[in-house]
Amino acid sequence: RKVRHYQWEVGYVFWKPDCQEKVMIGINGQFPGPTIRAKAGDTIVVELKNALHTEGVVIHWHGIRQLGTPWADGTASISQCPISPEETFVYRFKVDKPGTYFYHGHYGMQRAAGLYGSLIVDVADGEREPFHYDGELNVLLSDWYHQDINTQAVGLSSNPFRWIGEPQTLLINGRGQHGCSLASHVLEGLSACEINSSQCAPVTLPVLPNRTYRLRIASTTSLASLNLAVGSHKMVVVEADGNYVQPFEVKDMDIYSGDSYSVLLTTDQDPSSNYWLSLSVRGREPKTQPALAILNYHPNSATKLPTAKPPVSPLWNDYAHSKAFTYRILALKGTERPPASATRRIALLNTQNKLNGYTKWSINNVSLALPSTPYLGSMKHRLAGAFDAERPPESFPGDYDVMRPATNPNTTQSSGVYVLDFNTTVDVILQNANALSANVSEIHPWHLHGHDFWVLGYGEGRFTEKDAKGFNLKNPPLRNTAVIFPYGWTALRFVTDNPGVWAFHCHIEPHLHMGMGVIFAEGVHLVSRIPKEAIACGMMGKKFMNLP
Ligand SMILES: O=C1O[C@H]([C@@H](O)CO)C(O)=C1O
Repeated sequence: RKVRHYQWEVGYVFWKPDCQEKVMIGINGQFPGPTIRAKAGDTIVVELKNALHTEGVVIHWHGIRQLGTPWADGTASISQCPISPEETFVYRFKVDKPGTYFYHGHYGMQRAAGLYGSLIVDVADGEREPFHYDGELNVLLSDWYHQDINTQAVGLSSNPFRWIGEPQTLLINGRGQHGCSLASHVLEGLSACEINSSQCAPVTLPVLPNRTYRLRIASTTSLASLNLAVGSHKMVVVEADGNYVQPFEVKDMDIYSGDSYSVLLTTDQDPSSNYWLSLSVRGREPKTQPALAILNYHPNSATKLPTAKPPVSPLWNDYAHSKAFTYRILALKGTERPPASATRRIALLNTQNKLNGYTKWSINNVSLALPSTPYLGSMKHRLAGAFDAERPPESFPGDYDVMRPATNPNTTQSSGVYVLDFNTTVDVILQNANALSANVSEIHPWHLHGHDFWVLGYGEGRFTEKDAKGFNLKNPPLRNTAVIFPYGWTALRFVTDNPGVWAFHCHIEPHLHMGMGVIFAEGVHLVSRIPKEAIACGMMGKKFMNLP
């Protein structure tokens, strides 16, 4: 059991992720940030210095439950105060469970500026993974906009609303190519890429023939849902969000923002050739070129381009294909099962709305507005008035028609919190609906902090009591991110066993910015010794100033 120390400086850097130079947020001068690699049971210590000149920063360790360290979850306004420029905050937390994770900014839209990297936890010494592999390849996925995040954020919070549109480029390990294709020799109508910067050089994944590789895949996209395929190769899915799943074979797979997976790929194809790894957009009309990387069979040159066309991805709106993949994700035998029943069920209706002319997303007609005083501090110290006292609604009107735009699109805004009794079982029904325009319902990947949840089921249309009878209590997968399909519902169960205040939100960056999230608080009175520097701002800052 080691303590692993990192000293990081977060700052703006000039970078060319897709060959066009822009300003991005980097760590220690690099993008993506450094990979954290540890063993289960280790303690990670990141001394984070904020070198952004005029804005705060925090980093969230996505998929790490922060058992006993809720102040290290890295969520501005929720678990801590933003770290001021020139200040250093020390994140210290345990990585208790092996798996594929990542980290990213969780203040404003900083993730979309490039503030992210991989976090990989190996099994503890003496332990073994429940599958075999000879080597590993890391595949961190993201999307990239040429417009800077401040302009994006201002557009989203303006009236008239300015939507960010589709990303310019998909990135693999922080690299992509814009306005050209690596496969122009086999695809018509696309110009060849002239790569003049190593920062946008094609990603090559070196492999030996007749071996099995573990691809560690994670998506930190701002908006895009993705489909990944490797030409001529099949993949066996073995891990999702740091939990083992019953292995199943696929030709291609969907990856939503906030998801992570491990897949096993066997290099059993003709070794005289290299192969494409292809990444394309789904769930939204694709206006972004697929990203390509090269699976490089030894001893071929890494620059030898595959002679085959890149694998063709399913149609962007082939939801049957997406659902078929998602429904196959089930827990590996021996995974902890959920409690047989829940003591509370919260039904959360996701709608797109208007608030005084501004475009928002709401949950049970409440659009999330974060307070200036982090909840963790104000709730622990019972500070009245730091956020809206009224509890958000437990459910939504029984006659709400999820298939049509709301008859009244007007919404409300609140910083209200769902307070959950400690050590109880809670069910959450995520209910999707029609957005503001007719015949539009979008995909939303929901991510829970501080927990894994069991995904008990998915369904079409409005959730009814009958649907609860069909919940999968036998082998539901444990995850921290779950998707709701257009016009559908998704049912989750978790146990409130981790004292803290936890965000639960759509992982699409602009949607969270527009209010698509809720706050769960559980056992906050049991949280002890919150480091002062985590919560000494807003009303808590004033309270500390008055202390003797
Ligand atoms: O939140 C969103 O806003 C736009 C559109 O609904 C309005 O322009 C879009 O596609 C979203 O996902």
